[in-house]
Amino acid sequence: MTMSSSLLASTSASEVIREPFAHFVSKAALAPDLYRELDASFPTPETILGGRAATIENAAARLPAFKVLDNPAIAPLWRDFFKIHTSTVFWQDIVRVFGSALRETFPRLEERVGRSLEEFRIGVRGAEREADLRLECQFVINTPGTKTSSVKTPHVDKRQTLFAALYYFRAPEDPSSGGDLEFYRWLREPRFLNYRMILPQDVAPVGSVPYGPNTLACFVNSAQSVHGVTPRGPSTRPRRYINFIAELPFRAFQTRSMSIPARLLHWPQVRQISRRSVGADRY
Ligand SMILES: O=C(O)CCC(=O)C(=O)O
Ligand SMILES: [Fe+2]
Repeated sequence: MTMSSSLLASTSASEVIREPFAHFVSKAALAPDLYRELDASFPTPETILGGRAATIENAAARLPAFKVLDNPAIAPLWRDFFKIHTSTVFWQDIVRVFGSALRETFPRLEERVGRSLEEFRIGVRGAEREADLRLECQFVINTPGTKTSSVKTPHVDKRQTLFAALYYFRAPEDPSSGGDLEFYRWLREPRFLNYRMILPQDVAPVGSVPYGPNTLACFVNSAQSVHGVTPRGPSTRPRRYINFIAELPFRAFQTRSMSIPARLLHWPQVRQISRRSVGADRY
């Protein structure tokens, strides 16, 4: 099988949900036979870990596009998938579907770049070429664990990230519970720890996307785009997904940091915040 169009090829702008921030979810993102072939050739944890020790439980390990595109250890169908999703083909679909939400969220962006969204010059994240916007497509696993934990509590993605998507590849024989993506709304003026982590009591859940097979969740990233992963029970299998990122060379938005006294005041809640990662992945 080959792949010639992006995951958003048959999605229209009218399918975008605007509250609490622009997003789109599909529980049948690709045709079943194409999904099955991708599922069957998803790289092994050893390939994604690339020699790093998975000593941390339920932690993210990533294999980014620049290490995949010309990698003979990765199935050709997967390399096609990565090629499309780091190219203008995917960006044009993102603009067609999310263009009006992107313009509403970042009203001065096109002026700052000096080009309309459709004209942005696209590069692969981690490659050298000059670009207005870099696209990342990466394999991610969360390592198995013996205890219940959340791999990432409520946060927004990096301030350079305009758009992000997660495409879940839950194995049919994975019996673990949780690990769902949750969307939140702010209960107050946004305030952040370390630029993007959030106190659990500052936000309320508004909906979730199950960690399921062939399940895609996309969103425009801003200070409003609060999301996290629900606690996942003990597991013997990795949690598997593809992470897509559209990244600017500058910050698209600002995040107000919590003051040090407020941090001290909320210390017990600060301790509930987690962001588990294997090694020094840059993402
Ligand atoms: O693990 C997930 O499903 C989402 C992770 C996430 O939001 C992130 O890494 O920024
Ligand atoms: Fe995130």
